[in-house]
Parts: sequence; C-alpha cells; structure tokens
Amino acid sequence: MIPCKLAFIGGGNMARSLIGGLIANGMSAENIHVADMQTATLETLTNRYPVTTFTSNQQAIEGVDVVILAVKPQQLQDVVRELSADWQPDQLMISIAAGIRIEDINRWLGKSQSSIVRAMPNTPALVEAGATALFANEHVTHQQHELAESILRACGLAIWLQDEKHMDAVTALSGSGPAYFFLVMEAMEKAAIELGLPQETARLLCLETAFGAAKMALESGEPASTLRKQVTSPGGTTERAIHELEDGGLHGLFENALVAAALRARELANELGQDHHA
Ligand SMILES: NC(=O)C1=CN([C@@H]2O[C@H](COP(=O)(O)OP(=O)(O)OC[C@H]3O[C@@H](n4cnc5c(N)ncnc54)[C@H](OP(=O)(O)O)[C@@H]3O)[C@@H](O)[C@H]2O)C=CC1
Ligand SMILES: O=C(O)[C@@H]1CCC=N1
Repeated sequence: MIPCKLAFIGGGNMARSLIGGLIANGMSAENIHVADMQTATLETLTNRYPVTTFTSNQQAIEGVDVVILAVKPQQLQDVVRELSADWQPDQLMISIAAGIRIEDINRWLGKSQSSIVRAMPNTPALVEAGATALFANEHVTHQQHELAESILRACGLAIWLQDEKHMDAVTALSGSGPAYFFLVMEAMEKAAIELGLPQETARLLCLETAFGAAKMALESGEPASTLRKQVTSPGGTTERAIHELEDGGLHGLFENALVAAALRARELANELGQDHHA
C-alpha cells in the first residue's frame, strides 16, 4: 500500500503507465486524481481505472500529498506557474519531464524550500517492470524521499541518482530505452517473416526470446558479453549473425543514438528553462 493521495497533471502515455502499475500494485484508485485538458483522455483512463478526474489542475492538487507532473516538457512551465498559487508547503512535486531541471521548476513555482523530485520512469511501469531513476532537491524530507521511492518502486526498479546531471544519460538509456528494444523486436520479427515464418510464430518467438534474455541477464548476474558468448558457437549460426550486426556498426549506432537523446534532453532544458513569463 502507498500511504498517500496522489495527483497526476497530464493523463497521457506515461501517466497511464504509472497509474496502471500503481493500481496493479495495490494502490487504491480512490487516492489517485488525474487532471488533463482533454476529456477524451480522461475518459480513456476512467474506462479502465476508477480514478477521480479533473479538467482543472488546481482542483486536482487540492488535499493531495504528491503531485506528479506528467505533461510534455514544453507544457511544464505554464503548468507549474498555474499550480503555484495553490501550492502547499508540505506537498511533494515529482516531475517526470525529460530535460527540465529542478532549479527551473523551483523558480517557476516561486516558493522557497519546495520539495521537488525529478524522476525518469519508463512505460513498462504499466506491467510493474519499469525502471526509474530519481533525484531529490535538498528540501525533500526523509518521509517524502521514502514516499517518492515507494510510488516508483510500485512500478518496478527505482534508484536514486547522486547527481542531477546524470538524468540526461538516464533519459537516453532507460527513459527512451523501451522504444529501442521495441524497434529491435519490430526488425527481428520482420526479418523472421521474410525468412518464411508465420507472423504469430515470429512474434511469439521474438518476444519470448527478448524476455528470456533480459530475465537471464538479470537473474544470472553475468555480464551480457558472457551470456552472448555462451550462445555463440565457434563456426556456428550466431557468429555469422553477430558478424553482420557488428560489421553494420551496431555499437556505433547505439552510441550515436544515446548521445543524440542525451543532447536533446540538454537542449530541452536550455530551450525551455528560460522564463517565458518574465
Ligand atoms: N512517454 C514516455 O515513455 C515517457 C515520458 N516521459 C515524460 O513524461 C511526460 C509526459 O509524456 P507523455 O505521457 O508521453 O506525453 P502525452 O502527451 O501522452 O501526455 C501529456 C498529457 O498532458 C496533457 N496536457 C497538456 N497540457 C496540459 C495542461 N496544461 N494541464 C493538464 N494536462 C495537460 C496532454 O494533452 P494534449 O495532448 O492535449 O496536449 C496529454 O494528454 C513528458 O514530459 C515526457 O518527457 C518520461 C519518461 C518516459
Ligand atoms: O521521448 C521523450 O522525449 C520521452 C522522454 C523519455 C521517453 N519519452
């Protein structure tokens, strides 16, 4: 059980995943408020979960302990400024927006000593297999620290960062990461279908293989390189396939991809961290 009342501002993809994970983990939907400007988005949510919905952000945060900002980075400044008037000193704000720094959120909120956590979750939170990194400012109390961790841990792994500057790399790795694996799945399935497998057979074998590889890497504790070598018989089939992937520049591609994502997070912070109301 998570002992708090929680409001999501923004009821889109990531909020939906976190809400699904929290409810699957025993959080009472009664304690979850969700605000969004789109009634259709709210309806999609209430069709699945009996959460309380609002079209007013101010009303949604009334009486809650924790507010999770789940709007796009481009919408964050307006939302934080809007919440400022009604913000209570004992409330905890958790921003999941890519890039945006705590110091900017704090300035937009305009209060001294506000408790703010930055978190970078990912969509597998929906099935309680998420991975989230968190960073707290100095005003977050021990109890709020535990609360933030318990909320994100309900959705999977939750780990604290020692330095906020690591958040951009986390965003590039695990925030965006599910999309990379989904892309690899798409590519592998397509190639298997081209080799003649029926679509459903290709899909199931591909997904179980991805799941099995991740489970084995987690449970064995062996480095991925060791596990890869165990599959790669000298002169065998895997060796040929890996040769193709490495020849095609797989390592360099991932390096470029993660650098590009982290740079985009920094760009978002620099573009959007400016005060457009100043
Ligand atoms: N998707 C992901 O995998 C991850 C996303 N994030 C972060 O989570 C945040 C949300 O992303 P995501 O869920 O994908 O985005 P979505 O666009 O799916 O969700 C955001 C929701 O907020 C609504 N919204 C816009 N403005 C307001 C407002 N002023 N008040 C209330 N609601 C508003 C949007 O409505 P409308 O569509 O009309 O604008 C939309 O329904 C982003 O900051 C992103 O960086 C972090 C980790 C992973
Ligand atoms: O693509 C994005 O910007 C967000 C942040 C991490 C995952 N999705």
